[in-house]
Amino acid sequence: MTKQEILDAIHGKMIISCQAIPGEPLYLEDDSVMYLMARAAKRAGTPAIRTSSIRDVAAIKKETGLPVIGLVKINYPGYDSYITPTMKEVDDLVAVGSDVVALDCTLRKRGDGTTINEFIAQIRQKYPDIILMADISNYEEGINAWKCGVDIVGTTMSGYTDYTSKKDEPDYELMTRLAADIDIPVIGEGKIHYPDQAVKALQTGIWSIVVGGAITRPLEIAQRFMKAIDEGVK
Ligand SMILES: CC(=O)N[C@H](C=O)[C@@H](O)[C@H](O)[C@H](O)COP(=O)(O)O
Repeated sequence: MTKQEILDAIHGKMIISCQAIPGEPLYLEDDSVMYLMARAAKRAGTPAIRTSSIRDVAAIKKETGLPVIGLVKINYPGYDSYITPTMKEVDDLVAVGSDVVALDCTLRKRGDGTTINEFIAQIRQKYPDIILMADISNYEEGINAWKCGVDIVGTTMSGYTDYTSKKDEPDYELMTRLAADIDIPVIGEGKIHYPDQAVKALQTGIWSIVVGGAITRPLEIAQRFMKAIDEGVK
């Protein structure tokens, strides 16, 4: 699919994130079940899947035929960012055919001493035509990524940097401001736990949303029930 076809397909819709990393109940060392989550997501009507790891990008593309937003979560010494932090992960995602490459575009420390602006420029030089999604945590980072020439800005990291507020709900204000001020698609992502929040997020004027754990992380879903019951029965 072309960039425009992918953007048109996700417009006004919910992308479902299917992810499990080591330590999570659905993570298997030698195999992956995320393609089954993606099967369910496709049946529900999602136009695209977001996933982490090379093996899951490959398996989910094969299973669903849907466009995939791929990322690789990896921790390197000296890097605060862990979503596609270096060119190695970009190379691997391009090689496996990830339709969109998502990367951390916060302004935090990068272990190789480059700024995020330099890293984006290096990616653009090597792969002029790939579709880049910038995962940012605040307005300044969203504007910066847009000016650096990414294709999509996502609010993914809001609440996950030590300078953003840790509320357990979507960052509607960030979505509203970015949607108003930049002329590329903004994806609202992070802490959309309930259908009414998904609707409210889309009403901020953003292009699309990503919902992950509320659909594809059974431990998170079960804990939400447990907490509500504990608090309600007190
Ligand atoms: C902060 C971070 O590492 N976020 C990751 C990014 O891909 C995923 O773990 C999230 O599940 C995804 O952003 C969707 O968010 P939520 O699961 O809240 O719907």
